[in-house]
Amino acid sequence: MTAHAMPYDALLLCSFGGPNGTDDVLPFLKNVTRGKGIPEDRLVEVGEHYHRFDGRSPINEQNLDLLHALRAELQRRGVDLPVIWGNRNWHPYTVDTLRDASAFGAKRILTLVTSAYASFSGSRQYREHLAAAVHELGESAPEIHMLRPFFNDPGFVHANLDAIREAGATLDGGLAGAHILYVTHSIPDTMQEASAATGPGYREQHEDVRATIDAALADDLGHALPSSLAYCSRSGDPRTPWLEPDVNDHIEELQAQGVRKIVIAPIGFISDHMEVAFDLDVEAMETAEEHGIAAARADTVGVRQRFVAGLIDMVLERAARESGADVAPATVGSLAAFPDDAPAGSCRMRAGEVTGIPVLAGPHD
Ligand SMILES: CC1=C(CCC(=O)O)c2cc3nc(cc4[nH]c(cc5[nH]c(cc1n2)c(C)c5CCC(=O)O)c(CCC(=O)O)c4C)C(CCC(=O)O)=C3C
Ligand SMILES: [Fe+2]
Repeated sequence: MTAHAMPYDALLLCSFGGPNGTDDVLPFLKNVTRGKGIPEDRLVEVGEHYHRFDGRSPINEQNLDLLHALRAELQRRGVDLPVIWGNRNWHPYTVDTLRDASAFGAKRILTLVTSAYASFSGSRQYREHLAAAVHELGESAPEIHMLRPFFNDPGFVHANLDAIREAGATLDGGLAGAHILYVTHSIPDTMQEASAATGPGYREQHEDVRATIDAALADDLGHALPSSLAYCSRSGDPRTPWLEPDVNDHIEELQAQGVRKIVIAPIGFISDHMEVAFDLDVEAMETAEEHGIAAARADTVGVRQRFVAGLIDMVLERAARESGADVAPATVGSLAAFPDDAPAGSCRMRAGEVTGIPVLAGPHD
């Protein structure tokens, strides 16, 4: 017998998008940075990161892999729910995907965005984007719901933990004596403050994941390993404060403290897209080498079975709640699950400033 994920007709995987070749790079970067005040020389620099890879971001293939893995997991469980894909900044654009879904009769769609942590960039901006798509489609637009941020989903955290264990095993002597360097995307301090307006902020969400993984590793080894959280990929005006320390500066500091072995754990990202492929695998690995530190980069969660299964658990759990069942969200760590619907007062870009741009109800920023 086939099961359904009532009341949903489809699951939309909604991501950032990335260029597929040289000619795409500039128009893609223009899409991303429209109205953001990012200096021209930063754009040229980031363009070069893409050109190093023939203008092709790995992100689109990674999203297709995830799309197929989500479909396979639903099929394995006998659940009939189409999975579709749309992006904010490059083809296939969300609005086109939603237009097609609507033409095929989809009335209510659950959206999974590919950012695990809640902030303006990872949550609110997707909600504005989805609201704009719904507005553009007018009468024919399906109703869109959003999944809560999944940073403290057991599948996501355990998949990161497994990846760190595996990376540790490649180091001489294993994890013993290593420092675990968790890394995520930096955001402006104002965005951090706004993320903390109605719940645990972006930094605190990462700190909770770090604490959960640290405790599991301490269990493995019989003693705790030192660890820290650092940030990569800052941009914007250099005078604007962003979350620190930068991963490269931090590696330098660790060397001064006598650290000789690290695992770089990119818990802020779900796949090896450009930030990971360039900012970590090229830059941070070079910094480590220059400072005589042995470094292993843990995999991003990608399509690990535990991660994909956790996402599908979340989808089915949400569908059950929407259908009136009393199902509690599953989490690990000390923070509660974020609410399915955004609490009042959370829709802010900067602390204390409401942008006035329409957003969909959903996980708060
Ligand atoms: C928190 C966060 C995530 C979430 C983590 C996640 O979802 O994984 C994320 C994801 C991504 N960011 C990406 C690319 C870019 N982000 C930029 C700019 C910015 N990101 C920011 C933050 C974040 N970004 C911020 C505060 C800015 C400044 C401008 C603004 O306020 O929005 C720029 C402009 C140039 C530059 O300034 O670097 C680019 C090209 C790609 C695609 C990579 C690929 O192509 O493989 C992905 C997945
Ligand atoms: Fe970004």
